Amino acid sequence: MCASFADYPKTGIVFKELTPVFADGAALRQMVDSVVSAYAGKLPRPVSAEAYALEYGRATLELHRDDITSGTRVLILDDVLATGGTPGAAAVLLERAGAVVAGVGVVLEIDELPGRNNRPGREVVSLPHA
Ligand SMILES: O=P(O)(O)OC[C@H]1O[C@H](OP(=O)(O)OP(=O)(O)O)[C@H](O)[C@@H]1O
Ligand SMILES: Nc1ncnc2[nH]cnc12
Repeated sequence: MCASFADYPKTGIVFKELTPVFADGAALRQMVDSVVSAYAGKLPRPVSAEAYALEYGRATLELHRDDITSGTRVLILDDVLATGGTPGAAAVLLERAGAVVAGVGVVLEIDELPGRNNRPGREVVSLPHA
């Protein structure tokens, strides 16, 4: 899906460029797809569910049982990483469905909470820390 430019910026380099994917809604959707619902009871087809603890209570994530093709590599993205309960539950659901969780990416990581350590061995990438 990405564009390739031979010999850019130097001879012998094949430069891979993703901006055409970002400009094409259908192509972007194939790469970035939101399949896990945070709102229990909202998905219409049979689901797999995982309850988890948040800093301020409990919640449940749901995933359509047939949304994941076994072996699909998935990157879990969220806005905030706090206790790690949300990406942990997402990972449980995805792995139960046969996905391979490549890692977790968040915009903001709250350093005084143990989210990063919640699932040892999983790569976590964050932008700013608070
Ligand atoms: O690392 P954790 O302890 O799981 O916390 C992080 C989650 O908490 C917030 O969502 P929340 O469930 O409060 O609801 P929201 O999606 O409506 O923001 C936030 O958007 C993350 O998804
Ligand atoms: N302190 C916090 N701020 C934002 N989102 C959160 N999710 C869980 N704890 C949070």
